[in-house]
Amino acid sequence: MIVRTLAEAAQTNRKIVSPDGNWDSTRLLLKDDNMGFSFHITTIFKGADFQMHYQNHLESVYCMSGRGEIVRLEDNKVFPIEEGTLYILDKHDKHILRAFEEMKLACVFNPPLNGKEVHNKEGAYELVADTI
Ligand SMILES: CC(=O)NCC[C@H](N)C(=O)O
Repeated sequence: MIVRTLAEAAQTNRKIVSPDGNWDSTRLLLKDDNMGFSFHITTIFKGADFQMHYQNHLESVYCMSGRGEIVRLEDNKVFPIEEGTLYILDKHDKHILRAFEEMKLACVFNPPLNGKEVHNKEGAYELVADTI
């Protein structure tokens, strides 16, 4: 069994602050925990408006607080996000995420992240060889 707290993990290198200023994320569960997925608590800062495209990962995102929207770029459909909303990128959907208020999100990635990833220019994470 593994037990961790967000408060403790956020004091370690599990917390990543995105260089683009849009988000930070504490990766509570990572590839080297051998669970087959990773689990993160992510803050999207108020006013963030950015594109992502996880070509190499599937992601589910549950909104715990805050308010924003997601645009599915395949058809430009807009979905509001508020407390209680889950969005699931089951088709590696290219999307824009906007935060009208700071949003706290719980995110699951498959395959799991190794912990160091930040978005490339496509808004994706590379699949990298194990380094940790
Ligand atoms: C919702 C989303 O994907 N935000 C970007 C950060 C990501 N959740 C991460 O933890 O790396």
